[in-house]
Amino acid sequence: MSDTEGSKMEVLLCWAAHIGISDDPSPAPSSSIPSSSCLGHSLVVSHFSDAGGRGLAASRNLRMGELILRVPRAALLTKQNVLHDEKLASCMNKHPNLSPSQKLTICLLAEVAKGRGSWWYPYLVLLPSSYDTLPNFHEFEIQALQVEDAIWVSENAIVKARSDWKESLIVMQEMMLKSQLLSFRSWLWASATISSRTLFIPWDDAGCLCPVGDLFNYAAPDDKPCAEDSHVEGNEVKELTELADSHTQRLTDGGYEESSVLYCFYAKRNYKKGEQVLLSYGTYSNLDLLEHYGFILSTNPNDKAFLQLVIDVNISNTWTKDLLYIQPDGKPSFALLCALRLGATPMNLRRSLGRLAYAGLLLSNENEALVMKKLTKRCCIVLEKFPTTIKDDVSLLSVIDKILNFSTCFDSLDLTFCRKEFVGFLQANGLQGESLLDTLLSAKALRSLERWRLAVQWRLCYKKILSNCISYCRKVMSEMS
Ligand SMILES: C[S@@+](CC[C@H](N)C(=O)[O-])C[C@H]1O[C@@H](n2cnc3c(N)ncnc32)[C@H](O)[C@@H]1O
Repeated sequence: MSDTEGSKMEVLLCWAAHIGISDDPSPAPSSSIPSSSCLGHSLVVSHFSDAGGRGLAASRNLRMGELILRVPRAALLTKQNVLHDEKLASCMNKHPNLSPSQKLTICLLAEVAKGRGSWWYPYLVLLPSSYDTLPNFHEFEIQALQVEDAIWVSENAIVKARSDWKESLIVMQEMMLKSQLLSFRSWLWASATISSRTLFIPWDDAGCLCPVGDLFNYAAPDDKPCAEDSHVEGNEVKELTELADSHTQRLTDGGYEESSVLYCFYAKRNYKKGEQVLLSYGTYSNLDLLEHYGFILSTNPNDKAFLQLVIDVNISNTWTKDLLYIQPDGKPSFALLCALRLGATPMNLRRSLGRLAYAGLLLSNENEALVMKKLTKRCCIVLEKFPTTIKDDVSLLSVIDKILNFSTCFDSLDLTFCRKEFVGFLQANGLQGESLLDTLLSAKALRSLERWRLAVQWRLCYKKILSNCISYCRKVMSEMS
């Protein structure tokens, strides 16, 4: 964190303490004089270069189920709280047809427009200045995703952002926001803030922005929280189990609690002092994470690879498309396996074998072999059609990392395997030739490089799933022979 960001953070934490945000697990404040920071009892702001950058670390050993942060309802930046401003409310109320997230995006821009006059000013100045969510991707970065479905999702995200902005302009003009805040660029920033930082609240589908609570970085939800945590010993296991039971196995690690009018956050597992405390925002594939949050997880148990397969529509229509995918370990999803098994069954036997197939059972060794061969063939064809291989993508990521970390002289980079794509990057960023890389890249080009990196990282995960699927199918076939 730079010195300026550090001092802004001190101001935010002090402001937060004064308005009742606290990481003190005891219910009553320990003193009537508000502390100079809302953190320090359970959490501390820290930096995690490999998992989200700025985030929250445990300031002591934390136990699963412990209350670690509470934020009063009044501190939340919600549409309702912003529209206490009657002038803003009267403009907004004239346009009831806008979606909840359009309304919250407008509210955020209206607060930003107030500058120091905004009650949330200490919070607003610490919001990221740019985002890498899909609507912020440019054409070159979108094409770098290589997978048709992902390119389609990205293009749609941009079209949607633009139409949301156009529909919202009239309200923002009536609110007389500065012209800079009326631009599509500002809209993209504000809507990415909403998409990547809001938390669920029961009274508004758009959710809320939660000062300090939105500093938690993400971990994919895990079915088995921490019964087997290695640093738990002896009686602690029993105590922790009781504690977990008392919190009735929360499905989320944070939520708004009407009884106390507080947004409360709980430790999802045990944390050692200094460890990053993470929050499960939800169950997301890497494409979802990229679209809404601007990052991906290299190991994501909820990732999915969708593959275009020819399956009789009468069979595939039994399931919605989003159920027909390959899991990160290469196994087809339950629905995809059922559909493929039935698809490989002669028409006259489908009715009689249907029950077995829908129960997820193997129909016959011959049938299973047909399914595995079909899947393997399709994965091989798709992998071969990509302009780059898994190995190329791994090397490209390492080249991009070297450039991002300025840890190498560009002349020494071996670009033979990705020259065409590299030239595409230079052209997309108005750079004339590779020699230009010898000078420092502009901030704009560096941001494009970050997004290109994300696209390559995403397609690599996709290809690895297909490659795992080939290995899975071969294993099944060899076990049957
Ligand atoms: C709610 S904010 C979390 C705090 C954020 N790091 C900050 O500096 O304000 C969510 C954003 O943090 C980043 N992030 C969260 N979890 C991450 C993770 N596991 N890996 C990489 N980036 C992550 C993403 O940019 C995401 O959009």
